[in-house]
Amino acid sequence: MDENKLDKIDTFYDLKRMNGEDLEILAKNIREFLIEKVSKTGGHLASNLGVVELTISLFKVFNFDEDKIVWDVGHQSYVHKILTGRKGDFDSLRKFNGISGFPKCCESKYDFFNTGHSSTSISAAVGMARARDILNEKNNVIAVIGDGALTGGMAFEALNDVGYNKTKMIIILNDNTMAISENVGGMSTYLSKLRMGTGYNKLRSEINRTLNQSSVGKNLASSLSRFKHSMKQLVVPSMLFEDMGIRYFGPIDGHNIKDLCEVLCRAKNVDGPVIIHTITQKGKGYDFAEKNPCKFHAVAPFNFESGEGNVNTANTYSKEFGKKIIDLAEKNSNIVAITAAMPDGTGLSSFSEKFPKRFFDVGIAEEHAVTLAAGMAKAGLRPVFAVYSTFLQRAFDQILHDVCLQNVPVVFAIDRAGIVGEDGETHQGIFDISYLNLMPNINLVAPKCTEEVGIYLEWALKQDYPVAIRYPRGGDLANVQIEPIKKIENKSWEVIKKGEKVAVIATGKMVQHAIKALSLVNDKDVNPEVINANFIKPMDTEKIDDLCMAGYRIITVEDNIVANGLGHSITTYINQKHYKNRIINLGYLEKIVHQGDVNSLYKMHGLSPQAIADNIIKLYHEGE
Ligand SMILES: Cc1ncc(C[n+]2csc(CCOP(=O)(O)OP(=O)(O)O)c2C)c(N)n1
Ligand SMILES: CC(=O)[C@@H](O)[C@H](O)COP(=O)(O)O
Ligand SMILES: [Mg+2]
Repeated sequence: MDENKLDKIDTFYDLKRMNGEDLEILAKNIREFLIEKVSKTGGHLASNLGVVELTISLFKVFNFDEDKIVWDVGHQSYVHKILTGRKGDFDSLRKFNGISGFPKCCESKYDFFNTGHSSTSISAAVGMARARDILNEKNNVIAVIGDGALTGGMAFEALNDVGYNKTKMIIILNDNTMAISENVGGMSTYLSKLRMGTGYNKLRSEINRTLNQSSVGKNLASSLSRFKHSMKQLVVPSMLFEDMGIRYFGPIDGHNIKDLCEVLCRAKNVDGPVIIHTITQKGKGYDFAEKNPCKFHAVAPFNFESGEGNVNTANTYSKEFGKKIIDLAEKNSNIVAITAAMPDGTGLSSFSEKFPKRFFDVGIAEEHAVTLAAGMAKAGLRPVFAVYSTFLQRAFDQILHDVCLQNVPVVFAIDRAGIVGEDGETHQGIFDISYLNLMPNINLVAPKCTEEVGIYLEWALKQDYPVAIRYPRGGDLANVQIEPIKKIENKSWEVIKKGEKVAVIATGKMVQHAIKALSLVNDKDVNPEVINANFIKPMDTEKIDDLCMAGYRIITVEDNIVANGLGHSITTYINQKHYKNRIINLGYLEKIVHQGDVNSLYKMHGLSPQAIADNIIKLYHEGE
């Protein structure tokens, strides 16, 4: 028995030759490797610890030189990465130019489909299965989806299609009763009833084993198996998946490699869609993560022995939002809060404890959350939907069709607006200004510092039209003197510092970058004006007129793509009014901003204080 099995594994080919106890040792080694590496880099630990045996079994049974697998969300694909030749790259996990925390086709031929946003795996896998059938190929296609991701509407749309059309594919439902927090919803309740059906499965195996010992018994067993379905219907409350046309296998212990391999082999031979319901434990094998899977869902680097990370006492935009919404809800009983499976990340956990009846976690269902909010607002409530910028993209049509066109006063608290860093391109919140700019009626505002979140929230909840408040991940820049706005009187932009010749118009946290840029140009004989575009929509066109007529050269700064962003709106306005002022738009020119730490990304994309300072100096002296 070799205790260092993982050292001998470079790809899954080595695993194919292993059996029984060796595979258990491999699982143990992979867990130790994951805990050690993620404690240094940070990342999605708990979900990966939960799928170690499942991933090993998949590689044992299938041949991924031909077969294809899609990992839903993809945050649990680390074991897959280890077994497909990327073990040596784990020191670079989620770093710039390093391996991604999600499947990436550009990284390995074994990553068949990029994921990051939830509930896409079944649709993508059905697509691959249909392509296989039309192209007369023979490979297996597998989607691995968590119980949390199964709450997303797209997953149901795909199940509806695959069951009806009888497409041959395997869906593995990895049920650990958790999304990031405790999983919610009717489907989650249904899955727990299925889990209780384990007793039924055990009973059935016992009966079969006993009866198969004699020939009379064998006949009885075969008759019994014909009644299997009806018997199961009696014991297990209902067979939703089977009734939809999808064969259901389970529940299976997702940490038992032997059972998993057996069921995967059976599923391989079914000529139609199969769902294998595996029960796993999130955080398995690392005591701290087992006890607190939510904390270890996505972690910053931590101490491997104590399970503790650096305690971050700094205020964040999310914390500030969480505090302020409670204050406001205490005064106004019509205020309700909605989250799509992100109560902790958005800062709503305390609200949920304080106002359980006014808090709605709808699961990973951003589209539903938006229309739900619209319905609530129409019927007299003041809903606030707190959501990450990147996930709100899901609900483009609901924002337009159900909220903006009808001018319904829903408040969107858009967290993680701007780059988020290590999660990379699927999670950067750099599109919301651009897509909300298109929409009628909605106002879009951005606090320039954490302290201002509450001021805009309070203001938003007084308006009779939709308002979106966008703010970034984390907190304020260190060592930047910033004076929070006192009150929002009208929608005019805030002049942070009067100056001449060059005006920097920044929005949100970029105002802090602009202020820092001032300290970098202090001794350069320049005196720029700095303006806070707190209202991205509507813009303060009077201020733009004043600046243009006074001959200012303008630099716009936003943590968003340039296309259809704040800078583009200002440029369009200037062109329409036939002003001839010089203008530079700073923002993301490429629409893919890769993973990395945020400060390096700001530098790389020209949004660091230094980059703003360089542009100020350039424009100041232009034409001299
Ligand atoms: C559209 C969308 N909304 C929200 C998220 C954030 N998110 C990432 S993982 C996750 C929970 C997923 O739970 P589950 O599928 O059960 O996987 P587990 O972590 O339990 O393995 C959520 C809400 C996301 N990735 N995509
Ligand atoms: C996989 C996923 O979508 C989430 O786990 C996300 O990575 C969380 O991001 P935060 O760490 O910013 O809350
Ligand atoms: Mg789960």
